[in-house]
Amino acid sequence: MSMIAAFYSGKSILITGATGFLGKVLMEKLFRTSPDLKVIYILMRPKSGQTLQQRVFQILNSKLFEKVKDVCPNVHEKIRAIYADLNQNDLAISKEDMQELLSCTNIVFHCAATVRFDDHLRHAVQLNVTATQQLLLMASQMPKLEAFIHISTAFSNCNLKHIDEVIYPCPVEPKKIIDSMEWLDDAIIDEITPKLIGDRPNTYTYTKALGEMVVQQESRNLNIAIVRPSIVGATWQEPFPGWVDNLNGPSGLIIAAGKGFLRAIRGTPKAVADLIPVDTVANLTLAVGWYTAVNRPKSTLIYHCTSGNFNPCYWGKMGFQVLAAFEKIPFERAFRRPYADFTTNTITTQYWNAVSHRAPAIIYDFYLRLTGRKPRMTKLMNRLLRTVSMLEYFLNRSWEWSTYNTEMLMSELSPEDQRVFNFDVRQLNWLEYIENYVLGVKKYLLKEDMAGVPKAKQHLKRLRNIHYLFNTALLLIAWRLLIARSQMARNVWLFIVSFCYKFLSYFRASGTLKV
Ligand SMILES: CCCCCCCCCCCCCCCCCCCCCCCC(=O)SCCNC(=O)CCNC(=O)[C@H](O)C(C)(C)COP(=O)(O)OP(=O)(O)OC[C@H]1O[C@@H](n2cnc3c(N)ncnc32)[C@H](O)[C@@H]1OP(=O)(O)O
Ligand SMILES: NC(=O)C1=CN([C@@H]2O[C@H](COP(=O)(O)OP(=O)(O)OC[C@H]3O[C@@H](n4cnc5c(N)ncnc54)[C@H](OP(=O)(O)O)[C@@H]3O)[C@@H](O)[C@H]2O)C=CC1
Repeated sequence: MSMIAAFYSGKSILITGATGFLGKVLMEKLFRTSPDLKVIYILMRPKSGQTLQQRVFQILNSKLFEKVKDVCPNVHEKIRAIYADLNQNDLAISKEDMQELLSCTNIVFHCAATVRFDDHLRHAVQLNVTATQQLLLMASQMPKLEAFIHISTAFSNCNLKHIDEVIYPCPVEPKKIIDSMEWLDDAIIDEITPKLIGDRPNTYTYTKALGEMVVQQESRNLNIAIVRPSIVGATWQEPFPGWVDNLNGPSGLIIAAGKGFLRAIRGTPKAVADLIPVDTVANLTLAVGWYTAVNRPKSTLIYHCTSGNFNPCYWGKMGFQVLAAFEKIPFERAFRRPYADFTTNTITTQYWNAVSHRAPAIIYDFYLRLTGRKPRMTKLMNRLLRTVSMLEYFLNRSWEWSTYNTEMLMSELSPEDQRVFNFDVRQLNWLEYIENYVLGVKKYLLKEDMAGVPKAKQHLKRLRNIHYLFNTALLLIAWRLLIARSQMARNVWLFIVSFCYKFLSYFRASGTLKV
């Protein structure tokens, strides 16, 4: 019997960010392994014209939750959607809901965040710092609370090379930052943002670091732990391999490469690609919840959920495996044949951006205009290049994360728990994982069927022939121009022609002699 699964039975659990990538997988696993849990409160907001109930309905009816319905047929009765907006200072939770949350909650998993790299500092602070502070305040008023688990990121201290399982202070106190966001106007915030984030690459990593400081400062006598995942990718094993539902991290780039838009990317092939499957993060988080509640460690423990020091994969190898997967699992209606390479310096990157990204987009838009359609490729390409430029920071560096607490936790689990809540990435086979990832991207993001693979392969063959034809035509035109302008080229051309002529004459003559 799994001790962790038994621990969550009968519990009232509060999850923020349950509609997000990690939140959904966490909730799915909880229901599947502890169907007897009492209730999961999810703090959520209406979105895209959908009410809370419609959003919950959509999640429960998704492929991800198929297995849950077998083990926990009354799952819909065990989810209590509570209106909350983390953008509001008081989280906008109604009095009655707040009362229920405060009096019933046993465990909190705080996953909600803005994960956009380019978010305005004011919004990022509100979501990743102030909302965390508010939740901690709520937690401090929960008499039945056994553990509060805060999800941060392994990159919150990406300005360091070696990162321990400790909280590193930022120069300016989070309280001062929160206060200043209230009275500074946007223009001034824009001006001071680069100074505040310092040597971090974006507002996301900076505000996640501030969020950790808030956790440390506001922990009072709470039983808190922090989980720091690296780059969260598709599921490895559970509930099935390859599930993914957003474009963050590698997923968007896999699409861009598979559709033939992305042909070169500034990245260091030998840098560690610290990807971690989302189900591994969910398993570790649930194990941390159990351990924190049962053992009540004296201080706030931080758990790195990373792959690099257990089972490193490198960007070069990963890129190669992604490209190999496209051979078996091509995407439909590709713009160009999938081929991409890592470039290591800015000049070659600019060259490839011009030749392999912008030029084909311009040519295609010209073709669209000629055929009376609206040009769109240049705009799309510019957006892609902007996205890529924001991810480059993470493709050109390696980090070392110490994992003492994570290893300690692994050793504390029973063999059954190590199996059911597996977070041992040493067992992960990258080749298999990447292939399932690409397949998952095709199925769940692009909504493409495997039945379309033969047609997709045919389309790629056509693109290859167009590519050869185009290159041959280009070569001939270039040569013709060169001959027209340079005596030397003309001499070379004459030499080649006369050499070929002599060669042919020789064969014709020797052929005649033989006869
Ligand atoms: C032999 C060698 C071969 C080489 C082969 C190469 C193969 C390629 C595959 C290899 C994989 C490489 C993967 C590298 C990934 C590195 C990721 C590093 C991430 C570090 C994470 C730190 C960990 C965390 O804690 S953060 C969580 C992760 N967060 C994110 O990833 C957020 C990133 N996204 C953003 O911040 C924004 O979306 C932004 C700024 C990128 C774009 O904002 P913008 O306002 O311009 O647009 P959006 O409205 O958001 O979207 C516009 C458009 O772009 C699509 N899109 C969004 N995100 C991505 C993305 N990550 N990749 C690609 N496309 C994306 C979005 O859907 C929109 O499309 P529309 O069609 O216009 O709707
Ligand atoms: N993805 C990754 O690569 C990594 C993620 N992490 C961390 O993991 C956690 C989960 O990330 P992930 O699942 O990928 O992120 P997602 O963007 O998929 O999910 C974010 C969640 O936060 C919720 N949220 C955002 N704004 C608000 C708001 N104003 N009010 C209420 N809820 C809100 C979203 O709700 P809604 O659906 O309404 O928008 C969503 O449920 C985050 O803390 C992130 O920092 C750490 C490392 C890597």
